[in-house]
Amino acid sequence: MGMYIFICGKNTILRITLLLLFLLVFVSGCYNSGLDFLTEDILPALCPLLAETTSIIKDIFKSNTIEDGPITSDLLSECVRCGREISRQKTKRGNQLVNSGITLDVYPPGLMHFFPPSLPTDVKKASAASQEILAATKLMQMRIASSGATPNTFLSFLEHQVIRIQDGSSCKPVHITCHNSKYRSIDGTCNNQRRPAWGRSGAPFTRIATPRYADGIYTMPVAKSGRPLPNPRVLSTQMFSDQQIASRVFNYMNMQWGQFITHDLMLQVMEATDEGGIQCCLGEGVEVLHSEWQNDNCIPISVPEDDPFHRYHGIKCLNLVRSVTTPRDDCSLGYAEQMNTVTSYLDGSPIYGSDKKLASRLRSKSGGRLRQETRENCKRGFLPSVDNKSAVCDLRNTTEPCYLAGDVRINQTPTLALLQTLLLREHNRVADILASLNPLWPDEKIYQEARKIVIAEIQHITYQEWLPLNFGESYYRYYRISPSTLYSHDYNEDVNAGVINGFGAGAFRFLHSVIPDSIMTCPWSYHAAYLYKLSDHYFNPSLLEYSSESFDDVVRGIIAQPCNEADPFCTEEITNHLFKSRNHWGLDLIAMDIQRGRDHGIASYNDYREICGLTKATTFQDFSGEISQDRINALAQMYESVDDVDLFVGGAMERSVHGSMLGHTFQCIVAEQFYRTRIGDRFFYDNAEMPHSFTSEQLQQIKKASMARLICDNTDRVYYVQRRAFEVENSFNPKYSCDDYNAIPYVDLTTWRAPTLFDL
Ligand code: HEM
Ligand SMILES: [Ca+2]
Repeated sequence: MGMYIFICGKNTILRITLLLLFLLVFVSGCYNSGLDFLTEDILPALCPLLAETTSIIKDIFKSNTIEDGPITSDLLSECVRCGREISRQKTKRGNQLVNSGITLDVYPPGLMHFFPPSLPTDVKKASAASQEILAATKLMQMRIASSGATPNTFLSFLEHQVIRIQDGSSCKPVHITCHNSKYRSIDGTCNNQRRPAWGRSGAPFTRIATPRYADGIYTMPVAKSGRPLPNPRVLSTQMFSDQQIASRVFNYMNMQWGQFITHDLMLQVMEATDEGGIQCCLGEGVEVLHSEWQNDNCIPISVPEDDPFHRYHGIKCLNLVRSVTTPRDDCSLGYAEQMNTVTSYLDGSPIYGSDKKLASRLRSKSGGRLRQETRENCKRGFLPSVDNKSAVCDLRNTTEPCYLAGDVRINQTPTLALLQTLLLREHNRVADILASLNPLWPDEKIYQEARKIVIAEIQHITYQEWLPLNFGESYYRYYRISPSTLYSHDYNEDVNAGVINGFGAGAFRFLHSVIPDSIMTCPWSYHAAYLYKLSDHYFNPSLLEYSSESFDDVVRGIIAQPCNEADPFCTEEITNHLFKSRNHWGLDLIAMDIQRGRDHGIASYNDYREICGLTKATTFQDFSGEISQDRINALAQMYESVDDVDLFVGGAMERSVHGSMLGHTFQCIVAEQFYRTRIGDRFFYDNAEMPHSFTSEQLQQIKKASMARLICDNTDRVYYVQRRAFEVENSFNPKYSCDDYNAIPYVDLTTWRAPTLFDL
């Protein structure tokens, strides 16, 4: 027997058997993303032993070990076994939903490509293990709460007492053996020799604040009152409207470098089922799916009836899915941590890859070079093509380019692909020079040395050029960089260079506000400029290859074009048209930033104020030292309590501190991150007295690297660049000829000539 349900848009007809419907109704009442479903009613079915445990747990703090306290190993293993069962049921249900027709197929390619259709095996395994542990934590919390203690009692207990899961779980504690290598590993392991798992791809994001999950473990946060937090789409339209104010200083390349280093430091991925990507909306977004048909990982953004934009398109739901979580390295019980699927070190991972298999695919295996493709009438190479173009790009036909690089986001915008192409060319340029200086060096040696040089250049440009420009010269001292000395001695193996969750799912995303609405191109003659709307070019980098001149035209354009001011105004290209493809509407990046912060349990703005040395507010007026009156009023209108304000929203409202584009709270988080990224990296380029350190002659050369030189050396016909290439051209920052090595110094690699034949 079957039943038909009509889902609007794209002639989608869902055929769901009554049996399945029954199952969904039964199960979905139980399964919500936060495990709230674990009511006593269903426990007996899934976990008989646990449900029968009725002994009253009086004072868990009296126990020092699992064995001598009320948390017996029997209770633990039952929670683990049951948590595993629950996690399996969730997976099964997710697959069934997709098989019954709740898929992403209704979307145009741009939107579809954003939601992963599947997860790599290791990510999937870690996610499943982490879901088991979260369910086990929740079960134990419930057992303890049933004895009269508050849910927080157990969580504070966990802060003092580590409960590790040993048997019966799919989680295996991370053990990594290191071999002494002169070079960074591809996956970031063994950078820290005492804690080899720190900063690796697949590591959990780190935290500097206790998360604000509603249940302390994994459920989406709610307001202090218990009511829902303000709708992220409403916050986006009300507080981040489109009023483009062009920067008078920074150019588009400055924004582009920011996105590139973001991609180097982090990638959070959304959950998927074994059968395909997760759809949380009805049809193309006409409604939020009824909870009975929602995957447990759904966190769709609902759009109100009176939305200033979507009401004209009948859109009431923007799809969004929870990020993959991962167990702690020791498999201990506790709240959810999200997974960073790339290396946290600033190590060129978007160019080289974050896993060995991809890294190897990207190499040409000769002369230390990376694979590149040639194009007629272009001297320099282009990124290699991806195998299955239509699976990752939004092309009109397959003759259009779609690239492969070390990072999956490579085709997101043409300008991201452009910057990565410049860096690919830089690697091959350096490799060729090294090969000619050292004709006996094998491929591996040239690859590793060229990679080391390119990473050093990226670190130098980021720390000496980009960070001080954007966040103020006084921040030199925070990053512990001294422009006047050659080496530094700051490496500290107690510092974890892992990415702080509040940085990735909060502070650094504020720079989404600087994204301009278009990409400018500028021909060789400089006689004209053309503007291309960003939203017409998501997932399609062909703008770089319209003709053999195009690549250089875009370079000239984006170093001339200003980006937007860092302020709470954002272009509709990202708030209404993100990844829109052939549709008239798209996703909302700002609403997504807010929802993502909640998904990751990012502590509130008020908590971060306190961490960053400001007074914790008790009234909205207490924000007045950092936030202007009209913005305080707007916050007070949107939020019930000062403690409810999301980090992303509160931080964005702050006035910027002197010399920086950020307010006090974001500045503090960003400074802390870049401090850790530098101090916690054993291979940081200017570290002294390490077996792998550059010689002083080499380091002197590396320190000549600049954005301007990177452009000069890796374009065919860009002959003039302003010396400070992250800033627009003006009388204080005029263009210089690339041949003028005084104005735009050249990194001379002759000191890499090996002194003896034996130094291979
Ligand atoms: C055209 C330019 C850009 C576009 C289209 C874009 C788009 C996106 C998208 C779609 C996400 C994932 C959202 C989610 O699922 O939660 C994201 C994440 C992020 N973006 Fe951007 N972005 C751009 C530029 C930037 C810039 C300039 C910065 C900072 C300098 C930045 C910082 C971040 C950060 C920190 C994340 C979180 C990354 C992660 O953990 O995976 N983005 N961006
Ligand atoms: Ca990295």
